[in-house]
Amino acid sequence: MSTELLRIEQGRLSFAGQLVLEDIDFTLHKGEIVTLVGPNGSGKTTLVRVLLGLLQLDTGTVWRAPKLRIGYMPQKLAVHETMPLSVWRFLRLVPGVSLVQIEAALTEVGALKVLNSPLQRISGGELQRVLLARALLRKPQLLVLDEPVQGVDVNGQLELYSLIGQLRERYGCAVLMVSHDLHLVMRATDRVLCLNRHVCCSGLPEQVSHDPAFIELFGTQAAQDLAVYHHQHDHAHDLHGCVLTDEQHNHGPDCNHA
Ligand SMILES: Nc1ncnc2c1ncn2[C@@H]1O[C@H](COP(=O)(O)OP(=O)(O)OP(=O)(O)O)[C@@H](O)[C@H]1O
Repeated sequence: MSTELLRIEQGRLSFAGQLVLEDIDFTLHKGEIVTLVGPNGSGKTTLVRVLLGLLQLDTGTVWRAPKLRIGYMPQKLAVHETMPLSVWRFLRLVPGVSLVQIEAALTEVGALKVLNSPLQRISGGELQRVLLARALLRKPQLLVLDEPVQGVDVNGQLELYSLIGQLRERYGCAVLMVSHDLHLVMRATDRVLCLNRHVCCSGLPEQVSHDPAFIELFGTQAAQDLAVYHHQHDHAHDLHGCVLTDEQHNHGPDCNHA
């Protein structure tokens, strides 16, 4: 049985004649955590929106596993200041959810106390947790998180990344996230995809940290941050970061070795 959830091949996209994505090849597998990194404007959010089917490629193909359930946590949420919307009313907008499920999801992300608060009045960190709860209410096979810890203080960031790892273990879902926090996020990721319009490099955090393309983009300090963390696995990866089910190494689209 295939473990593939998402695949993009030879993805290319322009906005008003400006090339934003080119030659994008990437496959996401069940249960893995992949982090997209890259400078501002390098196409990370655009790639996420393409993978979610919210934007169409100019050329290339996107494939999603049939009936794939995706929980998406966007980078921004635009709610008008004057709109009377409590957290629980906001979460009730997810089709078919009950109050009990909403309470359970908020408990899971540590934000039950804001259940009845106005959405516009909760703190940045609380809002991130509420958005994560909303993504979980979809019972996702894939969580897509666009800068999940923005506006969250450092302790809160550590907690959120750790929570994301726990959610993967508990639900067996894959996680695709965009992040600028190389220092923190690398503890929580299996594979890094470094994007700058095209895929500059990809692989395990340790491998990417030594890649000249990564060092050129982010500098040596970022490379050290990335290399610092070694997380524990109960499984092995191949050179692309894919989980190995046997001793065989299978060449993939990101392969740049013999
Ligand atoms: N709908 C759009 N119309 C025109 N240009 C767009 C549109 N969406 C994104 N862009 C441009 O595409 C480029 C990539 O944007 P994108 O938001 O994907 O970058 P990003 O890597 O997510 O950046 P950041 O790290 O700052 O969030 C940018 O130059 C942006 O201005």
